Parts: sequence; structure tokens; C-alpha cells
Amino acid sequence: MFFDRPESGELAVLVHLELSAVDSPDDPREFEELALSAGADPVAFIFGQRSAPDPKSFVGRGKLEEIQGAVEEHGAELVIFDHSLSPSQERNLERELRCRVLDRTGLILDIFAQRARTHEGKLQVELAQLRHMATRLVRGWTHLERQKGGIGLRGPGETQLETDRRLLRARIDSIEKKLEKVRRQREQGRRARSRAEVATVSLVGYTNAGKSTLFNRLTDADVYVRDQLFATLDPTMRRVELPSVGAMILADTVGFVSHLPHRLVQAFRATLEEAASATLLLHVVDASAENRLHLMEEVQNVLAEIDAGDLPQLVVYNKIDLLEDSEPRIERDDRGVPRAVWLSAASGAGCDLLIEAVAERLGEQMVSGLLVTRPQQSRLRAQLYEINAVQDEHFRDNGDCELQLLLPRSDLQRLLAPYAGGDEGPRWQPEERP
Ligand SMILES: Nc1nc2c(ncn2[C@@H]2O[C@H](COP(=O)(O)OP(=O)(O)OP(=O)(O)O)[C@@H](O)[C@H]2O)c(=O)[nH]1
Ligand SMILES: [Mg+2]
Repeated sequence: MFFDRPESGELAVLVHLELSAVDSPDDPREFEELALSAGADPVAFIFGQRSAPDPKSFVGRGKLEEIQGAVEEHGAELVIFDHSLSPSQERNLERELRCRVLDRTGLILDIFAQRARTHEGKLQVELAQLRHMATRLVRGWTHLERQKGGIGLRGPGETQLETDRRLLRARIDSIEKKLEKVRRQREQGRRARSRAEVATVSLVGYTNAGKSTLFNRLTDADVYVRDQLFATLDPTMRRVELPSVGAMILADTVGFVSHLPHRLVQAFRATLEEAASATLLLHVVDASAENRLHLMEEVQNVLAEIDAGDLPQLVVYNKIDLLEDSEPRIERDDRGVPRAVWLSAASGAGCDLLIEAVAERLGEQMVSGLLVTRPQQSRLRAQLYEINAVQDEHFRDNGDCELQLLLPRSDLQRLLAPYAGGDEGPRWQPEERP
């Protein structure tokens, strides 16, 4: 793995413990990548084992001295723990080590802060950071602001602290209001798409799996692709025309990472709602990753957490160019329905198969709703009866006909296509998905 080495990164000591009593991150390499992604320059990596974290300082006395030694030897400015630290543990460690201490949540937040590009993304990151800070507000907030990146551990007086708390609260409230507004706009956009019966297909998956590369390949867009964690933070959407199914919206989303702190998942809910409301999820997997099964499980966990666990999924095994003897192919279940596609987003091999599989999966999906047709559209009514799509019908006094329909999405799009754009066409009102 080749991550961009920061030119003048903060010198950091990394600490990763194996804890038998706590479910903790198990891939130290990923931790190092996260630290590099944040712009740190790791100078020492300290490992250890404990049955349970020390309540006061997370690590024991001996380990603390070892960390202290590394900090002094390398002149490190920062110690990063691959764990969640309680506010008091973080404080105690800073006091003992006399240098800044960051935990896994703080580290990920820092990366998010650097990557957010849209207005909404920035607001979300700031909100998550402020909330993270609020639990740690003992040294004071403005004080932390001032000494960003520096060393300095003495806390402000009581009054300063109270002011900080109030400022923090006000800032959180104001961001929450702004986010609420963005959220409502999104919701409106989703409704409009749903009315138009356009399917939304969301790319989800572990960070660095190749979602953005695939997105660009399928849309000719130019989304930021980097060999770094969390290259994409904001959802990006594009309209794509599919043969036989018609239009769909393709969405690229933030990558997942294991042990993504719960609070962070909450913070990115709005963004991830885009995924949660998708018609179909494309779960992109780096097929060349040794621990890909484990990573897939982690992704499923996050999906469940954002209520997207039950959405239809098509697995995309990406990067097959890195595998020996792997050909692009569609994998089908016993009923012949596409379940997975093996491809290379980078070379483009197998991307046609993916489009084919997506078209099949979307085409077989059933939609229901109410269609109102004009008297002169009796041919359309007859066509709907021919394919057994009509469940109920009702004539209005003006001669319009209300048809209650249940039919495959592809049939609906095909039959309504000739009327698209006109004012006199049939009106379609889909039923809300449960
Ligand atoms: N060899 C190979 N590399 C690929 C392929 N697809 C993507 N990559 C590389 O994998 C890295 C990550 O790609 P991205 O598309 O940024 O991954 P992502 O899933 O969007 O990552 P995040 O936005 O961080 O979640 C980049 O260096 C890509 O060039 C592929 O098919 N083969
Ligand atoms: Mg991306």
C-alpha cells in the first residue's frame, strides 16, 4: 500500500493493544494507514496486550513508560491510540506523556474534516467534532482551538470553561438547524425521483474498495479517486441511462471502516440516508484483500445500523486484475438472479456485465401505485391489462381512469416512456415503500 506521505506530518507515536476483554480493532496496518491519511508521520509503533484497559490511563505503568520513551526519543508531538479513550483517560495520558493524545474517533474525525467538500459534509464533520469535544470539555474549547497542533495542557479557569460550554452549545444548535434544512431539501429530491420512478443505485462498501473508480467508470464523471482512506466523504449523484431499464441515479458514498464509532455513524446518517433509500445497493468489495470476508461483515453491520440491511444488494468483487486467474463474470443464485459480479473498475473489464446485472435486478423489481389515465389513453389501459398489471380500477366522472397497478419496474418504464415530457400524459403516483 502506498499512501501519500505527508511532507511535514506531525511526528506521531502509534499505540495498538490487543485486549481480550474488549472488542477492539484488529488490523494494525489499517490503523497505520488511517494515521497516514490524517497526515501524521508515524515514528514508532507500540504494541501491547492486556486483558482489559486500565480505567485511569488505558495502558499500564510499564507500557506508559515505553510510550514516554518513544515520545522523547523521536521528539513526537502526538500519541495516537487505536482505541476509544474516555475523556478522563485521554486527559490523564496527556498529563503523563506531556504531549497531545488522540483516540481512534478523534483520528477518523480529523480525516473527515480534511476530506469534506460540500456544505453538508463540512457541517456534519463539524457537528461530530463539536460533540466529541463536548464530552472532553474540561480543558476548554477555545483553548483547544488556539493550541491546535501544539502542546499545552493546563486548563482554563472555571469561568472560561462555562463560557466555552455555552459557546459550544450555541454552535451545535446552529449547525443542527442548518443540517435540518439540507436534510429537508434532500428529502424533496428523493420524493421527486421516486415520483418519476427512477431507481437509485448506491455504491457502498469498505473504504478504498474502489467505489469512486467504479462510479467514474460508469458515469464518465471525475470524482476524486485516491489510494487513501475516506477519499470520498460527500455523496455524489449522477444520472445514468441503462439499456432496457431506462434511467437510474447512481450514488457514490462515504466508505466504511471497522469500529467506526457509533457517534460517527449517527453524524453521517443524513449522507448515508441516500444509501438507505436506494432501490438497489452495489456492495463494492476489494476482491484482492485477504480479509475481505471480514470487511464485508463490517459493511453489513454499518448497513444494518442505518436501516439499510434489508435492501436488495448486488455484490461487486472489484480489482480482479490483482487476482490470478480471475475472469469477469456474473454469479447467479439458484433462481438465476444475479448475486455478484466480478470485475475491474480500473481496467473496465466486466463493467458491461455489471450494467447487465443491474438492469436485470432492477427490471425484475416490482413496483406498485396508482396510475391515472385520460380517456384517449385507452390503449395504455389495454396494454396494462394484457400484462396483468391491474389490480383494481375506478372511473372518475370526467372520464379519467384510476388504475391500481403492480408490475415490474421495467414494464412500467417501458409503457410510460412514450408519454414522457408531455402534460397530457398519464399521472403515476407510486406507493411509498414500507
Ligand atoms: N488494481 C486495481 N486498483 C483499483 C481498482 N479499482 C480501484 N482501484 C484503486 O483503489 C484505490 C481506491 O479507489 P477509490 O475508487 O478511491 O476507492 P473508494 O472505495 O471510493 O474509497 P473511499 O472513497 O476512500 O471510500 C485507488 O488507488 C484506485 O486506483 C481495480 O479494479 N484494480
Ligand atoms: Mg471514494
